Amino acid sequence: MKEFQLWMLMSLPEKVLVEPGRAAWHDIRRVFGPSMFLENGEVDRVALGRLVFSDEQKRRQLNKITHNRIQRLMIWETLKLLCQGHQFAILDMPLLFESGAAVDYMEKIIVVSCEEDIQLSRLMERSGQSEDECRRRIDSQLALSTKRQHAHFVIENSGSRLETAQQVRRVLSVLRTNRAHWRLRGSLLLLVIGCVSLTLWVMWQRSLNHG
Ligand SMILES: CC(C)(COP(=O)(O)OP(=O)(O)OC[C@H]1O[C@@H](n2cnc3c(N)ncnc32)[C@H](O)[C@@H]1O)[C@@H](O)C(=O)NCCC(=O)NCCS
Ligand SMILES: Nc1ncnc2c1ncn2[C@@H]1O[C@H](COP(=O)(O)OP(=O)(O)OP(=O)(O)O)[C@@H](O)[C@H]1O
Repeated sequence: MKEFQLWMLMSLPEKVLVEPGRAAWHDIRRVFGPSMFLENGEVDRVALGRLVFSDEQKRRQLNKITHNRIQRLMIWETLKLLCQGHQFAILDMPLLFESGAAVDYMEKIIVVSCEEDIQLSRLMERSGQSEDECRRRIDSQLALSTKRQHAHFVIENSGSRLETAQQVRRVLSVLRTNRAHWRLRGSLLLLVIGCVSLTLWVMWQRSLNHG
């Protein structure tokens, strides 16, 4: 779905975070050991995935290392998009509900959903992993039926890609009528004016004292 790439910039942060040399990379190496790394220094996602989706304690440790960093990076990336003049950004956050804190800051929540057996078979096909492993990964997240209840929009993706694309287009056309970004821009402007005024006031006071 190349035509939607502009709005889907945000699925990248987690991959960026675990790049060799990053703070999260060092923490993962310290906590999980060198056996979770490939020869080229990258995180072995298959091995780490196997480990964390079969051991809840380990998954919590990984979440502790990554989640706050992912959220900080997403806030930063979103602000950058706002400054570049974009009306909205769509953040790809599979664990939005599970990690909790970010939910209240979302203007709208879109859940892409499909029937459970389709979800399982697509995951098995994509990952090449066994049914058991895929079930464990799915079970480590909230059920789609629960997520759907908390969504402003549900995109039903059990059918063809074309049908999904049509729904995405409909959601985008509704989002384009949303004016919430002006509120955010207004708050940012006030913040900048406040900072500049404070700096000028401090400089003025200093010059009076020195004079
Ligand atoms: C566990 C890792 C190594 C697995 O890598 P892999 O390439 O196999 O999967 P990928 O990153 O593409 O994620 C695929 C899906 O797995 C599920 N998933 C990933 N991490 C988690 C997690 N910590 N808890 C529950 N489900 C998860 C999500 O549905 C996600 O969309 C990787 O996902 C990772 O580093 N996760 C920690 C960061 C994180 O929590 N990411 C989730 C996005 S906020
Ligand atoms: N409508 C569709 N028809 C056929 N295959 C699809 C459809 N939608 C998704 N898929 C396939 O299902 C797999 C999972 O899709 P995708 O990676 O987009 O989902 P996701 O929710 O982002 O997954 P995850 O959160 O696990 O990364 C991919 O292999 C993708 O090609």
